[in-house]
Amino acid sequence: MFIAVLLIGVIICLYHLHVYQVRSRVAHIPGPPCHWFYLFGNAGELIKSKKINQRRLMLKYFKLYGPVFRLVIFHKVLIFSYGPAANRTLLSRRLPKPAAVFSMLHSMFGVRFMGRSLVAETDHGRWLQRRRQVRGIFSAEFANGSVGTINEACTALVRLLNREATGEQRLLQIESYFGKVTLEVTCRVGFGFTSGALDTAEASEMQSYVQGAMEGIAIKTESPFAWLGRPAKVAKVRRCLISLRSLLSKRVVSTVDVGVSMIDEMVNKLSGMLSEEELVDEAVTLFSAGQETTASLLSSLLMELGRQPEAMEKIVNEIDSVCSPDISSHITLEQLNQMPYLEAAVKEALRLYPPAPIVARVATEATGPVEIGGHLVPPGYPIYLSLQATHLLCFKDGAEFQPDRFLAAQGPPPSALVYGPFGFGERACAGHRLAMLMARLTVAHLLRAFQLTYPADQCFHTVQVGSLKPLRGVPVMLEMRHRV
Ligand code: HEM
Repeated sequence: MFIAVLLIGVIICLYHLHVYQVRSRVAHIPGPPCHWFYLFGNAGELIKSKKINQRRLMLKYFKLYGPVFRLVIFHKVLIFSYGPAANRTLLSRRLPKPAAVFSMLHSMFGVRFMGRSLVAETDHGRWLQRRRQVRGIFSAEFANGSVGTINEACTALVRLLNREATGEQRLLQIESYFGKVTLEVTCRVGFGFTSGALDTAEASEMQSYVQGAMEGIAIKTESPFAWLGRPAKVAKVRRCLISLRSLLSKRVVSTVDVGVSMIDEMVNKLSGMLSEEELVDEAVTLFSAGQETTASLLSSLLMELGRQPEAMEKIVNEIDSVCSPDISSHITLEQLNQMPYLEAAVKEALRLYPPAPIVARVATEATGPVEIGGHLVPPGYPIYLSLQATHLLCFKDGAEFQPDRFLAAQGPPPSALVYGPFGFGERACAGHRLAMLMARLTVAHLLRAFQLTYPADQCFHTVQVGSLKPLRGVPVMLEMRHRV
């Protein structure tokens, strides 16, 4: 008994010593004091802030401590940064993604998810080799070649909404319909098959796979113990990931020689370099990376327009002046390019509500410590760069929705060091062109067809469940604008 107690005492002392050492290496970086028991660190503030608003807490710390601050919880140190200096330092030095953070995307609850695909690869050399090979798939030419397919998905969306929502004065959650249209585009452009998601208002099985993956990420990022006590949710996440991988692995092995979709091109370019399992990793990434993020962007924009009647009117007038009122007609790339205000509104929604609001990098022994805002961050400590804080704090009237700031007439576009909803530097989003096209075309089709009425008690809060999106979705009433 005495030996057992002694052993536990020694383990506790050693753990304390380890925590002390880990924290003392970053003690020079400013951050809030620990009010609770030493080991808990800043856990108290974080737990409390969940109920209030984590975004507000982070902005408060940035205003208090400058472009870099640290939080500590047990032996974990979280270093947060924002702004052009952090951005330049973190991305210009080719720092890798931290394995400790990206292991979460590799596998979840014992099931492989994205593995070591483009998004999750932490070895810079391996990543660079692969990204060069697949450059063409993410080119402007490839994205522009998808306009016809995106148009077809958008007209199917309008048809479905017309069936579901008009005529009956009822609120409809448009968020889930955005999930459907982005799923359909991803399946057709990425994999060459239709998802069937736009045939019915019911959530399709494939939609549930993405939802499951997002819920898994949300549980994983909440806390190391969040999965405890949620066996049903964890089982659902596992089921979704297994089904998703099994569906996509069939598609990977049936790839045709002449590429008809992104996955064909990808498999053809990478099959000599990657194993079959790694090709499935890439397929899962292609399937998951763009759907939820683009659907969240659409939801955030439509939520914001609920309190921006002037911006809404400008967008609708622009659509009416460029497009045919025939709701089944396609909107061409040329027409889309004649709608700069619509594009500016999408960019402004991305600025205020970046769907992926934080990216992470880490200094290694090879790169040496990095300096941000006069503070040296030692190797091995993941550094989180807040895209959202950068967008909010580095723009004049940063919290205001002002699409005009992205119009050419207002001057040069914002510096790439302060505006980066698709990330910064060479590891920025590979699918940004496709995402922008999907978002602009979906909004153009939607607002050409329908007049939107928002409930008087509309909620404007956001939440991060996988991606950043409206807390209560976007309930709207739809009325057809033109007789069909
Ligand atoms: C509004 C929609 C989207 C947003 C906000 C978004 C955001 C991002 C961000 C911030 C990153 C960088 C992550 C980092 O630095 O750690 C990223 C990477 C990536 N995204 Fe997106 N994304 C969107 C849509 C898409 C789409 C549609 C696709 C695919 C068709 C896609 C595929 C990728 C890939 C493959 C990467 C990894 C790039 C690399 O490291 O080589 N994304 N995305």
